[in-house]
Amino acid sequence: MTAIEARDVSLTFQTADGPVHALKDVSLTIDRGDFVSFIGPSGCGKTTFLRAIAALETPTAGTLAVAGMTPDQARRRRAYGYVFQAPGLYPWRTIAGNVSLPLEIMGFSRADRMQRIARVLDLVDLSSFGGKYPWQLSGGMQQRASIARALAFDADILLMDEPFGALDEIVRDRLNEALLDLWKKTGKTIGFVTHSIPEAVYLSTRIVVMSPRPGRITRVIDSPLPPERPLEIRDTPEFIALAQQVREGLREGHSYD
Ligand SMILES: Nc1ncnc2c1ncn2[C@@H]1O[C@H](COP(=O)(O)OP(=O)(O)OP(=O)(O)O)[C@@H](O)[C@H]1O
Repeated sequence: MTAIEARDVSLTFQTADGPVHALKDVSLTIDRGDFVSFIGPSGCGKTTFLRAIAALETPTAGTLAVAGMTPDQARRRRAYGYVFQAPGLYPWRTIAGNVSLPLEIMGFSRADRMQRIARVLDLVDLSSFGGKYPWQLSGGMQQRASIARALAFDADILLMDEPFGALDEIVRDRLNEALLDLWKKTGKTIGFVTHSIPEAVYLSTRIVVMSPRPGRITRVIDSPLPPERPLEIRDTPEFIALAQQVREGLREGHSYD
């Protein structure tokens, strides 16, 4: 079953300095349950592609289907959760209150909200922090809370734009493990933007390598790694070979510059 389908998607921004071809003829099929990472140098269109899937940008050409709908329909039906680079939690609401917000907007009953909040806070290991305010939590915990907020209404698709980019490596390792665990438990389809080769290789079932000017896909690499991935997998020959393939893909893209 297909979760996301992009066919010849192009997106050009008109700017004062002329057109910027953020995406050019991007075609990609993401199956349900896939964990797909987008990697590439700054400006290759990773964020633009994710935003187009989420109906936050409109392609200039081509078609996009999200859960069998147009991105706009998928947005209105809340077919995906979106996690931004910064946690973006409201400081005047508790963690539970922040997670509750989309549910309130969507009109869930109080009892249903309470149940969902408890479930997702448990999934991201923040059960005892629901009553705290964002500023009482570390950066990593805040990012976990923002993931809980995106999971609260239980969409099948989770779109994540470099959610761990601002965190130190130790915290990032822990969150990568937690995210992989969550993905296995929930079976969600995940689209994940990153700059980090090890992060992409560790997390993904497929790695999409992109390159800039114009933004396009240069390689799609299927991971041969098993779903069980202790952090030590990063020292195995299979992991290192896969990272090498991604690095080559990135280099290939650059040769067009
Ligand atoms: N709203 C906008 N208006 C004009 N140009 C834009 C806009 N958004 C993005 N761009 C341009 O489109 C190109 C792709 O940007 P995008 O943010 O998608 O890249 P990216 O791969 O996510 O980069 P990064 O890794 O730095 O976040 C860049 O050249 C960027 O300057």
